[in-house]
Amino acid sequence: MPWEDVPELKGAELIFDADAIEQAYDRIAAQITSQYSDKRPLILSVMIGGIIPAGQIVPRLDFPLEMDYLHATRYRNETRGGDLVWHALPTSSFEDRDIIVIDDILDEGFTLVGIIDALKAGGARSVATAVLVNKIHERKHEGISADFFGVEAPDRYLFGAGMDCKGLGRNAPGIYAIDV
Ligand SMILES: O=P(O)(O)OC[C@H]1O[C@H](OP(=O)(O)OP(=O)(O)O)[C@H](O)[C@@H]1O
Ligand SMILES: Nc1nc2[nH]cnc2c(=O)[nH]1
Repeated sequence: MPWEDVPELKGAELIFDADAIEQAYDRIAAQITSQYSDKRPLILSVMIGGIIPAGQIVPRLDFPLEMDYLHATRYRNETRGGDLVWHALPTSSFEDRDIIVIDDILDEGFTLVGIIDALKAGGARSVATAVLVNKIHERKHEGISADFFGVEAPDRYLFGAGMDCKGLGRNAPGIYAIDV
C-alpha cells in the first residue's frame, strides 16, 4: 500500500524520494570519510530514529571505527518536543574519543544539544553531528548546527528514513511531509 494511503498517514506528500535519500547518504559518508578516516571515531546512533541513517551511512565508511548507541528522546510519539529523557547512555568509554553522533533529523536541536553536552561532560575529545535532515526554521536552539547533513527540509512534520508519524513510517525509504 502506498504510504499516502495508510489511514493514519492520509495527506502525506513525498518530498524526497528514495534515490534522493541514497544520494544524501553518499554525500554524508564522503564528507565523514574525508575528515575521519585516520581518527578511529566512535560513532553513536541515536535511538530510535537514528538507527536507519546510521545503518546506511556506517557501511559506506571504509575505515576503522567503533560503533555504539544511545537512546534519548523528547517527542515520544508526539509531534511537539518536550524535555529530553534519557533511556540509555553508550556503554563505551568516550573519554578522549572523537565522536560522531548520527541522527535522522535536526529540528529545534534540543536533542543534539543535550547529547553533545553529556558526551563532552564525559570527556569526549570532539563531538560532531551527522543528520539526514536539517529542518529549516528560526526556532533552533542557540549554537546548534549539524556538521554533516543530507538534505534541508521545510518546516513541516516529516516521516520516513527513520522518522515516525504516530509510530508508523520509519521504514519508508523516502521522506514525506504531513500536516498534523
Ligand atoms: O532537534 P529536535 O527538535 O530536538 O528533534 C530531533 C529529535 O526528534 C526525534 O527523536 P524523538 O524524540 O522523536 O525520538 P525517536 O527517535 O524515538 O523518534 C529525532 O529522531 C531527533 O532525535
Ligand atoms: N518524525 C519526526 N520526528 C521529529 N523530531 C523532530 N522533528 C521531527 C519531525 O519532523 N518528524
